[in-house]
Amino acid sequence: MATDLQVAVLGAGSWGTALAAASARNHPTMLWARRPEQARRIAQARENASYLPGVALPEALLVTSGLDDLFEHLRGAGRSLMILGVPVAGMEQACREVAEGVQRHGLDDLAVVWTCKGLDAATGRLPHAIAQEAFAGTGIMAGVLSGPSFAREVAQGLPVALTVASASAELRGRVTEALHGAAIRVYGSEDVIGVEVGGALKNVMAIACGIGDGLGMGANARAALVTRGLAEMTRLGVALGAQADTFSGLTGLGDLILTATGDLSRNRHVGLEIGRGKSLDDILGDMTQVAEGVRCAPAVRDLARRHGIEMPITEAVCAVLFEGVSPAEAVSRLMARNPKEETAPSRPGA
Ligand SMILES: NC(=O)C1=CN([C@@H]2O[C@H](COP(=O)(O)OP(=O)(O)OC[C@H]3O[C@@H](n4cnc5c(N)ncnc54)[C@H](O)[C@@H]3O)[C@@H](O)[C@H]2O)C=CC1
Ligand SMILES: O=C(CO)COP(=O)(O)O
Repeated sequence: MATDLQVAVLGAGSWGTALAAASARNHPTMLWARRPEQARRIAQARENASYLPGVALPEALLVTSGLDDLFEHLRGAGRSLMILGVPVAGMEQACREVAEGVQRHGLDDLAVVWTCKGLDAATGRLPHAIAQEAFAGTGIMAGVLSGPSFAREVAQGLPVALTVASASAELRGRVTEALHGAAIRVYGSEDVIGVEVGGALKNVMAIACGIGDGLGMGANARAALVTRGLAEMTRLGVALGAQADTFSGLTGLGDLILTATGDLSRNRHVGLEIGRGKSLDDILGDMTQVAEGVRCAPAVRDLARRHGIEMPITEAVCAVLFEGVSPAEAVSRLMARNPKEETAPSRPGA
């Protein structure tokens, strides 16, 4: 392999594994799984049977459960890239482990990109704020990778377009070099906040669309939820410092369309089952993979309230998931809202 870029992927769930497989086709790549048994099984079978059953992983992909192996893999590389494949709940711990590993192994030029789509459930912080705190003083370059991308399709080599956002052009270049190729297009952006808000909120909107479809509300209702959902995403994003244009791109509208309408979506699945009358506990109990929108919805609602931003669809999703409001009642409440101009500002006094 004629490359001086070496790649490490922390987290062997469906997305971490899919990205590791894509990177391993062009660059020396090591995937870290938390459980030794899981790492052994992936390495032997060349398949991640728990998360991506039936998808063959490249022979060149290295697999470990030793965090130090991951840093040793990167040490001595001309340029190095770490991809975090953990959900937002694991972001703080992962960033701390990376910061400690960088110091322990004397890495001085690491780029780290996270892929989680959500907000910290307790504080409402976006992932970049979690990373900023953990990476302070380490010299690590940081950024986010997002966009409409079901892991299974990417792992199968089907075409996809992603966006990497970072203030660091060097990081954007490394991520592009690691993944851009025959089946993956990588676009760059400097709007970290916009990309993160889009990724987090599209999951909440996908739950809403799933609920609507589960209730049999029809295609008109789905289109209305996608469009008004995008308006909510954009309003909150702009209030937090994002560029409005980002929300009509891959990480906004693109990912919203995919997740709200694609049957591979875990968030849409949660909504569908709720709409069909199943309880949230039963739905989550049957799932082995994360549906980020569930924990994210109340954090988004609280953040929006703090900023005085109206987010009726998010409020409705929270009411159905956590306040015992029936899906039908939540729809009635949404429909009973006062008429307004489509592009009217939704912040008191704005
Ligand atoms: N699966 C997909 O199609 C895509 C997922 N994403 C995002 O990537 C992130 C990861 O998602 P998936 O790989 O799909 O999830 P997953 O449920 O398939 O796997 C999550 C992985 O993280 C580990 N993990 C779970 N909780 C953790 C915690 N608290 N601390 C540390 N590690 C933990 C699990 O052991 C597992 O290896 C999510 O934020 C998701 O929204 C982004 C794009 C596509
Ligand atoms: O983020 C995703 C697609 O871009 C995956 O969506 P789900 O988490 O709903 O499966």
